[in-house]
Amino acid sequence: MDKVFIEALEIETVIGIYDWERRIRQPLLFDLEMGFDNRVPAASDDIADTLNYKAVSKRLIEYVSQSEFGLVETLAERCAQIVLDEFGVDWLRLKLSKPGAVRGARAVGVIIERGRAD
Ligand SMILES: Nc1nc2c(c(=O)[nH]1)N=C([C@H](O)[C@@H](O)CO)CN2
Repeated sequence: MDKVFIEALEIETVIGIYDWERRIRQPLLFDLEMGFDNRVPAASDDIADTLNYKAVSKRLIEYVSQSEFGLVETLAERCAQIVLDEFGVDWLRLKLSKPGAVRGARAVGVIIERGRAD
């Protein structure tokens, strides 16, 4: 399966379950792998035939920066649904990292895989 990917997209938002976390914005990192048949845009050389990673990134920045969820699980699920519903993607893998949330760990977070049928 071909894929289009976005690596380490950094977005600041309100995220976390503790009182102090509700008062600040924290950086999150998004890694996405999205299933897509890249033979079509490869044949046409037309951006309109692609899964446009810039458009996906802009949409996630818009959504995540305005969100205020407690759990990274909730935010990851909503982002996955946006990409599946709005960009004609049939399958994706999304890693959401919260850097510095746990002392001693570079990052913590979740990895989810979703398809249209899920
Ligand atoms: N599985 C999860 N565990 C934890 C989360 C979370 O969103 N999912 N969140 C926190 C706190 O907000 C933490 O990030 C603050 O350091 C703890 N565990």
